[in-house]
Amino acid sequence: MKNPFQWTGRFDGEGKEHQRLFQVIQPFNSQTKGSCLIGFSSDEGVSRNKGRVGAYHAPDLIRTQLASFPLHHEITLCDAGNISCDDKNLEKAQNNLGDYVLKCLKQGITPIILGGGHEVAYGSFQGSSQFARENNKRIGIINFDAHFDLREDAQATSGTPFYQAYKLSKQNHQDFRYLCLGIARQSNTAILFERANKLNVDYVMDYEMDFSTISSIKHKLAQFLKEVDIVHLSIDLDVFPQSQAPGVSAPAPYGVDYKIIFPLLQYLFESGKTALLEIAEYNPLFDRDNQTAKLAAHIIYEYVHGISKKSTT
Ligand SMILES: N=CN[C@@H](CCC(=O)O)C(=O)O
Ligand SMILES: [Mn+2]
Ligand SMILES: [Mn+2]
Repeated sequence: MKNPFQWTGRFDGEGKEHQRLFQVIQPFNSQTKGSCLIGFSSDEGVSRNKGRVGAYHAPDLIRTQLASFPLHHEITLCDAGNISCDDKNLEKAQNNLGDYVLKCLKQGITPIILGGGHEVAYGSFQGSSQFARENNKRIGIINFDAHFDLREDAQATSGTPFYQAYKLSKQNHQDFRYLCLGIARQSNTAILFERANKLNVDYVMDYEMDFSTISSIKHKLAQFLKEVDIVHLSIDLDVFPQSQAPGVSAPAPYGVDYKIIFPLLQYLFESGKTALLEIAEYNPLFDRDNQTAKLAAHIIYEYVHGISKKSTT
């Protein structure tokens, strides 16, 4: 972990009524509870996947947007800093992230991971799946994404994390449960649909997600939640339309509106089963007026509030 982010923002006063997130966030320590930000500064996986690099710089820019959001009740949030992939050794960075995630989960902390390209997911899954294994819990991945990210490749990329998760699960005799929401037909080749079907991956297409289908999708989530004890929740920002999330490597011409996805996220947050949240693929080089970073920060803000509400009632 290096170069701790300097948390700062608009200061209106010390009282609780003025409080903003930057005023309460703490550095990580072994006594910490609540949730913990872990940055994963990497776009090595995007580069290997022939995408548009830039996600390396994402974690601190998402933090910048988060810093001045006001608090409406007490939250317990810490910041562990960034794990960086500086030497193109993505596998090492992913292992480090897995170790950190496992450490947090064992300490009763919810990791909130700021990618990085979607290669972040294989790092975090190494930790979350080990935690599930050690505690005899059933784990399931829910991924909001235009892509399956089930590519088979000789090396890890931003397009392979969930196939790697499948292989790791198989190796460890763990069930592989994967639900993907927001799949775009034009962004996935036929072999990826075939592989998804072969691996019993459940998915919802982008065009199937609108206001009229929210309750049936919630029903699908409820079924999935019944079959798992903990959810590894991944959000690839390219699931949103390019107009809402231009700052990604592979923007979506159609995409799923944030107003459709948000109630689904809230449903998952309120289930109490979301053990880990990660946000992937933010690329500031293509953002417009920080709107994609702000969207990412908003999801985290709502998650943190949800968790704290649960623990204080
Ligand atoms: N994480 C991104 N995965 C996508 C990228 C597609 C693209 O760059 O166009 C994938 O590999 O399919
Ligand atoms: Mn994607
Ligand atoms: Mn992805």
